[in-house]
Amino acid sequence: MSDFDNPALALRGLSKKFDRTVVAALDLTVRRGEIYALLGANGAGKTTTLRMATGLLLPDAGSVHIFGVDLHAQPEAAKRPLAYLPDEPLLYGKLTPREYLVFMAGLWSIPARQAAASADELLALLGLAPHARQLTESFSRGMKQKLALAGALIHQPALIILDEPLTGLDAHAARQVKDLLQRHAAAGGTVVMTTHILEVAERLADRIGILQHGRLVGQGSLDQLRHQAQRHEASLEDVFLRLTGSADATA
Ligand SMILES: Nc1ncnc2c1ncn2[C@@H]1O[C@H](COP(=O)(O)OP(=O)(O)OP(=O)(O)O)[C@@H](O)[C@H]1O
Repeated sequence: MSDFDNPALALRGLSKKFDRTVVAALDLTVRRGEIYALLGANGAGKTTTLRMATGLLLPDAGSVHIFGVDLHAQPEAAKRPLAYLPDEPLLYGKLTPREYLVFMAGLWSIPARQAAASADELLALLGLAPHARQLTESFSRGMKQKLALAGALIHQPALIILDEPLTGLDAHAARQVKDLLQRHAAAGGTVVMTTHILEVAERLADRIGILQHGRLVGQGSLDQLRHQAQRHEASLEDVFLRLTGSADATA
């Protein structure tokens, strides 16, 4: 297999137990250039899966490969093309957004001039340019969330993994974030995200994985999921409810 054939993310037999099994021998493959949305009810194991996929949490068993590189055998090399946006990202309140982005770029050794240009472009795309001189401590939650996304994208990661990037954003901000993620994928980047917003998965994702009790109970395009659920005209909500059973089916 050549490097190019390796998927962006390959999880094999990934398992994690806390007081109960949260992720259960999960196999999941995300292809290069796709937007993959992971859905699941509260507690289904989405965040735990992402934390293991990014090396923040050690699995009890199983492997993670990022573009073919084993995350546990070669953590630095595996994480180089990766960015992770947690659901509650940390920012530096005493920096302006532009300073924050230039700082983040510096961590990736991006030359100063290129960093400044990328920072300005991202701030404009996310509607933050008018606030470029404000300290981020004065930002609203949504503005902070957008800035954190810009920080994750500043080094043009080949794979970006995002935990609930759209939760709490108003319609305008959500559109800016969706557009930016689509732009990233159109330029060849791979996007893996969790979301509770089914409309987001339906419109944005090339493939959707439905997680329940740490296992994939459905995966594919919306049409493929409809087929799996034997609901040919159904909405994603109907498919989700069908595949997860109704009792704990709030996404
Ligand atoms: N560090 C931890 N210690 C103990 N239990 C944990 C820990 N992290 C997660 N859990 C438990 O694992 C289960 C899955 O949590 P996880 O955050 O992965 O779910 P999720 O699908 O992301 O849920 P949500 O949609 O609510 O964010 C939950 O029952 C949670 O309480």
